[in-house]
Amino acid sequence: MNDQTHLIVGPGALGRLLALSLAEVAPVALAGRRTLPAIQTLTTPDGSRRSRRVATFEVGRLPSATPAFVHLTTKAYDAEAAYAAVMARLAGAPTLVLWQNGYRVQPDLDRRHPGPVLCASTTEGAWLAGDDGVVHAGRGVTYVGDLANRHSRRCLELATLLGQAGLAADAVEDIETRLWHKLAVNAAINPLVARFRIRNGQLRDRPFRPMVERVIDEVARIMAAEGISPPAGGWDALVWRVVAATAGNRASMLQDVLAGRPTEREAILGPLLAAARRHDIAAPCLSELDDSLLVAPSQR
Ligand SMILES: NC(=O)C1=CN([C@@H]2O[C@H](COP(=O)(O)OP(=O)(O)OC[C@H]3O[C@@H](n4cnc5c(N)ncnc54)[C@H](OP(=O)(O)O)[C@@H]3O)[C@@H](O)[C@H]2O)C=CC1
Ligand SMILES: CC(C)(CO)C(=O)C(=O)O
Repeated sequence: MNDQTHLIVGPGALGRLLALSLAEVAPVALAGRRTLPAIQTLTTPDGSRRSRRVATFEVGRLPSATPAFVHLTTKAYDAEAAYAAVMARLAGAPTLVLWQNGYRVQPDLDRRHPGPVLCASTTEGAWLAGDDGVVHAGRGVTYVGDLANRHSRRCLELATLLGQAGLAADAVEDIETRLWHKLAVNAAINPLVARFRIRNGQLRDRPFRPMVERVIDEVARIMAAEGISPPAGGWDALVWRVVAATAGNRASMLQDVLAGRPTEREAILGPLLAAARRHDIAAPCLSELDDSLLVAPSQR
């Protein structure tokens, strides 16, 4: 590892997609809670397979050299612990890139990290194929920005590198708005499909459609109170466009529930419910969905 390295912490679906893509254009190291095979295989969206050797570490055994970038690619609920473990090992203050969905990790780590903090919001789709592989299921776009627009050059540098690595990316000056827009989509889709164990496209049918519409109403009121500008065409159009584009998907939260894993409930519904409380806005649908996700997997 050296001062050019991209250290990726959280060797899951997104982390391995990032590692195997970036490894084509930059030095990369991958760090997790356990050792993974050094030879990793990426299956591309057109079905071709590409294997390559990647430097893999356990976080607790990382060398102390400061990498150029630390990409945090854990789930939101693991991000704090992973950040603390990694920073306990590294000297210096690398650029930190937060890839989590939701809006919980970003403001907290932006305050705490001594170096630049960038946020990435991506619509790439990836899933794991065992300990030594990842499937790049669908191409998307990644937006890179920092919350106070103090690191525009660093954002541009990263977006350019991601583009060279085959992952379409843009540096943007409104990353906070984009994160909230994605959060709105996730709040309207994920908890409902997880609760009723349906594919995204079924939300267009009864009895689910009116439920989505009620969630969108609550989200729109909360966003307006928070001063988050609506997407062009409005919240409804954004949500239904994503539902149509991902109709056959089992959303990430449904996959988590089916596998008995924790969900990203707190990172997605948490900021909305906190904002609703701050502005004294009733949010009965979001609260009920949040409660339904709190129930232990065996009781669902
Ligand atoms: N997958 C996708 O297509 C997309 C994902 N995202 C977002 O990206 C984030 C990551 O998602 P995804 O890759 O799917 O999640 P995964 O569950 O596949 O990967 C998370 C990884 O983080 C590791 N991890 C957890 N805690 C630590 C720790 N303390 N130190 C090091 N590694 C740790 C896990 O290791 P272990 O194996 O030990 O549990 C796992 O390998 C989420 O916020 C998700 O919403 C956004 C867009 C698309
Ligand atoms: C957009 C959506 C809902 C696609 O399934 C997603 O981001 C997820 O599954 O978390």
